[in-house]
Amino acid sequence: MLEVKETGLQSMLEKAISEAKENHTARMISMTKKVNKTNPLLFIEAGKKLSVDRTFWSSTSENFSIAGIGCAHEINAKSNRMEEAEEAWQKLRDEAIIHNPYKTSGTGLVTMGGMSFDPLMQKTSLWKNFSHLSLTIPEMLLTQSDDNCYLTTNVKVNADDQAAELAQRLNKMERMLLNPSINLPGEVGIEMKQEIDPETWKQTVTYATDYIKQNYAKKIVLARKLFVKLSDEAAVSSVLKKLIEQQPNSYVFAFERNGDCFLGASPERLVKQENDEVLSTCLAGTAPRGKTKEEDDRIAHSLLYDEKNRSEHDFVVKMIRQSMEHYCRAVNVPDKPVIYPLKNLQHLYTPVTAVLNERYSIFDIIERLHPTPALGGVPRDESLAFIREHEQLDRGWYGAPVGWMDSNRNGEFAVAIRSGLIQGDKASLFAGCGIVQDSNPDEEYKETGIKFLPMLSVLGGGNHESH
Ligand SMILES: C=C(O[C@@H]1C=C(C(=O)O)C=C[C@H]1O)C(=O)O
Ligand SMILES: [Mg+2]
Repeated sequence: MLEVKETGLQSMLEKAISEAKENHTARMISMTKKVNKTNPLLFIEAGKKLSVDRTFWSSTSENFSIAGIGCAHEINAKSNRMEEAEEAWQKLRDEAIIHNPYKTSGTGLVTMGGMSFDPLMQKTSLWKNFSHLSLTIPEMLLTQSDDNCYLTTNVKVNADDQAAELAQRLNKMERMLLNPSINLPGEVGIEMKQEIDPETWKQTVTYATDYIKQNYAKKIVLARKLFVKLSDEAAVSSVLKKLIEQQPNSYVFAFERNGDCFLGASPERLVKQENDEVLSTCLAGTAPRGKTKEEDDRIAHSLLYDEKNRSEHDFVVKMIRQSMEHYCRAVNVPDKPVIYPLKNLQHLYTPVTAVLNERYSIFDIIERLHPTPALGGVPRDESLAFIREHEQLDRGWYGAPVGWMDSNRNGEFAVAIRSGLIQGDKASLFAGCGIVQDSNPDEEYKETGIKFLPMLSVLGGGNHESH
């Protein structure tokens, strides 16, 4: 990568155009500057006028967010998707001309995106706009980290581009996106909800427990879908605002593809990288929140000592530990979980810290970890085969890694749960649960019901149970 000191957009464009002419190839330029504090959701809303794809990521516990508008470049990969994506990202990074005087994570050349849960599953029309792996480099990127905001402009320059024209277009876009005189649109409501027939779904849970009792697998995660008809088109910016307000300790994300938007608030970190330090999270085992402090404590205490939930959790811990040891040193995993409280439910949680060995990357870790037994099962291949055969669902990007990375070895990916695909005035919400030997179909059905609540409540149906 070529780090440059110049700050003028037009002069950087001129330089890139003349290089593109010399080498007969397009050049990516990336330029970052500090801007006044700006509300990232207004930035997202302002981007709607441009009718381009928007992307959003926020870590609500860290006061950190990245909002992206448009696409300067897209990395798409199919069969060997992580390897292909890493190669494409490295090439792009190596050849880019970058001006970023800041060391802040998530500024500069950043790519954001996700992938499907299972690349071997045939896509249905529901997910037609989402490829098996898609990482984009947004054209305009607003990074907000504590009290600072940074704007990065990314643009791929061709030999026949005109620097002055391009600079004018980008400056105009920047002014429009940073214009604070717009409001977030109002709320929508839920008109109708429809789920996969509960009895059929519970029957699948019984198949899974039978399969486990016969020793073909130890844990299988089964999901279900709730279809929701909204009273109006949902505004992505307003839905994100509510998710941020209502779901602390979560990653709030949104990825638009051709008008469809996959968004959610996931509590589950897959991996975070800061230089060579990596973090992962084991999150599995679920109980509702109590209505009073006493009831809440009592539920938390029984969750911590509940054998069935502990076994769901321990499969995840064991697998993540082994996977991290493959690429990292100093892997540290506490020997017992703690409670991770969320608005609508609480989980068993074990954090994992490690140091990444030199020659590996966040791509290697994602590839090895996904799907963990929090979303797939144990053993991985047997549980995935069961899911493919029996789950009446196209998971699409649900349950898969979504996140971002920058060109300085920083990045974070979450497991896309507590999420839904919004298509105009329709939404498909997804929720799953870990089935182990002593799972009870009615209880698992209820557990998935609570997992719909974070999304239901931001779409205007939060006070009702999901049936
Ligand atoms: C599959 C989901 O969540 C996963 C399953 C859990 C469980 O069964 O206890 C808990 C957290 C996640 O690992 C989901 O929310 O859709
Ligand atoms: Mg569970």
